[in-house]
Amino acid sequence: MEKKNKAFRKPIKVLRSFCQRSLEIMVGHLSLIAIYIKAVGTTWLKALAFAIVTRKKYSDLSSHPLLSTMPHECVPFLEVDIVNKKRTNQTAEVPLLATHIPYNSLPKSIITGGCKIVYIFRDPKDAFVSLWHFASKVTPEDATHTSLEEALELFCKGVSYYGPYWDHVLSFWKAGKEAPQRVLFLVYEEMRKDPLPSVKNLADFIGHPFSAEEESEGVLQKILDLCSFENLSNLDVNKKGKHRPESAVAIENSAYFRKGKIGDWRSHLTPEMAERLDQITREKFGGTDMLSYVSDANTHGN
Ligand SMILES: Nc1ncnc2c1ncn2[C@@H]1O[C@H](COP(=O)(O)OS(=O)(=O)O)[C@@H](OP(=O)(O)O)[C@H]1O
Repeated sequence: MEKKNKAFRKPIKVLRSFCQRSLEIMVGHLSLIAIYIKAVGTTWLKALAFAIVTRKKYSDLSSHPLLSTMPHECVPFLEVDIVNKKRTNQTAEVPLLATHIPYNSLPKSIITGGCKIVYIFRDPKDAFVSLWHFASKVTPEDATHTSLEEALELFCKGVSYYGPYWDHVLSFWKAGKEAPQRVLFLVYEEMRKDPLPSVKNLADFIGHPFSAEEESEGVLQKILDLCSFENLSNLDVNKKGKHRPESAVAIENSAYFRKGKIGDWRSHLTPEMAERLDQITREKFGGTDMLSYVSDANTHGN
């Protein structure tokens, strides 16, 4: 028996190293869009990255896939779509994947294999409010709905699928500071105010820079318009369609497009609730440049 095991060991070792090598070759040309669970601008970032890398193929914007396919169908999630083997050939044509996994738990090959990582961050108050609306919308009618107060309690305690929001953000922020050539850190609020510089930066970072000719022909601006909240949220596919329609947890596409507004938390959170979130933000993000993007976090408290 022992002899037999030994005979098998060598081919298994060769196979394992072959798989590891193939994965590394694959991740070398991949860009990974990394996000917390929800509510930070993933749908927008997926649309932009997809439109950037496929712009030569879909130069005729009148028949662009984003007009008839919701962005989450264009860029699969590693731990949902790829693990379920629904889109294994996606990476050859569109070298983009998305993930919710925190930086320190990413597969080693992603960290060491030359994969570019793009992270998007949003003010925790708006992220929380957006997340709560999304969760309320996708909770079945007959299930118990979580109140805003209960949800805040859980969010502040870090009780969520991929861990506390602040720690998730910090893991990628630190990685970006250590290796800016590998991790790009985007800010939803900055992009909402003026998307052009961030989107140009995104295209450079993922290896699909806009040429001067493309810029003068307005290609970048056309992509911004195509992926804008106003355009995407008004498309039939995003008003009436469903995401993963074949699955038991099919979600209305409209749930991914609510207001897209900076500071909408002011209409939902009491000053005490906002201060509770800001206090954690100050504790966790103190000494980082992220604090400057969080409205009021610097002005409340001490
Ligand atoms: N194109 C575009 N531009 C700007 N903002 C957009 C866009 N698409 C979606 N949104 C807003 O992003 C919020 C949803 O975040 P996510 O896309 O990360 O959610 S999800 O993970 O896909 O569920 C959610 O924010 P709130 O409106 O504040 O809830 C969406 O409205």
